[in-house]
Amino acid sequence: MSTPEPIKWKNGSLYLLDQRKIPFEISYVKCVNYIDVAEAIEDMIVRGAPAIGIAAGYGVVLAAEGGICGVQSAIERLSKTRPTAVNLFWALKKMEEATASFLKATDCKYSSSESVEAKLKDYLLETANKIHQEEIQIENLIAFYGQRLLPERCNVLTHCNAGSLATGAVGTALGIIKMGKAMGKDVRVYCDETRPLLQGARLSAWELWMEGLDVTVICDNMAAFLMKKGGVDLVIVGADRIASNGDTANKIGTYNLALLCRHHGIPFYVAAPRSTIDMDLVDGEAIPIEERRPEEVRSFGGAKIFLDDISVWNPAFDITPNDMVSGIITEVGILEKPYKRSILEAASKSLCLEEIKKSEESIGKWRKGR
Ligand SMILES: CSC[C@H]1O[C@H](OP(=O)(O)O)[C@H](O)[C@@H]1O
Repeated sequence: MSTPEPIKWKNGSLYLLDQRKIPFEISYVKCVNYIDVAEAIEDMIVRGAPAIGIAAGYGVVLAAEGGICGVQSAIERLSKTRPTAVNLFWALKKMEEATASFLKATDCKYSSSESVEAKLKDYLLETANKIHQEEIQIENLIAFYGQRLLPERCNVLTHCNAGSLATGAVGTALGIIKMGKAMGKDVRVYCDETRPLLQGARLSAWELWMEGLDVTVICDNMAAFLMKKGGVDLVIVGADRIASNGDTANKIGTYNLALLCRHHGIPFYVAAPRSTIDMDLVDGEAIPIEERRPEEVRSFGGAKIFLDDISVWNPAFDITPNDMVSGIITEVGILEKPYKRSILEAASKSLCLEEIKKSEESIGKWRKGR
């Protein structure tokens, strides 16, 4: 069995798998306008950095009937949904650029004729589909490069959900694990349950089980003891934003795992497409961290677990310093420490790793020669 598609465009509407209900119910929410999509992102009906970007792209398509003003309103509203995953802003920028090139090509300014709006919608749908389809190819490459890191027989610990449900493709961290199994490796997976919303227990464990993997759920506070007992050979997680020095934002609790890996001498890898690299940020300190509603922490599986009078702090992400990241697995290859700005810059421009290394060497020679 394979994981149901988290995002489907059908007959002019967007259908989003309601990930709040997985694994006990598989149902789709129909979005007929960009506000539906914005609210679905905020309510985490759709979640995961790449998936949020893909959904937002289709959200802009739904606004095209309103012409350029509709598109601009959609981009504005969608950009306010969740602040941490840079893929959202990367996708919205692609849609904005597509709108600008459409206007230039049709040489029309704010025309209200229906045919122009229909053409704009078709053009933007092509762009949104391209973002979605390219993610599939990108993640196959991430999986191809990443599975090389998996020993023939290994236990992998992962956190949150960086799988098909988070990306609309094979997945980043989970794509590597699935590819490793497909290539005959004996991979056993431990999933942190990932409080407070349990993406690990509810989504990753389900996704991996559906794909026939040997998966075990642990509470977040069990990872240290599992490592101490020799139960973890490597950790692979996803990312929501990677600063230009390799500092990485990912689901809250990821930094804990990186610290534990350092203590236990276990490799800690981040898997992410180049659209997750934010070259505008010098380091991770500048990455905006989403804080979510206290109710998410006050309850467990829908049942209240402590008084409303008690305060809550609910950051949805944390930052892992670059020196704790053993490697960043991307569609252009595995970036290794030290994460020089030039290397991430080249990667974010999606040069292949060989070209990146050659460009590094030539820059080095050029500098020596000056
Ligand atoms: C490849 S998805 C990246 C990332 O997104 C998830 O966060 P959320 O479930 O809040 O959208 C998690 O941090 C994943 O690792």
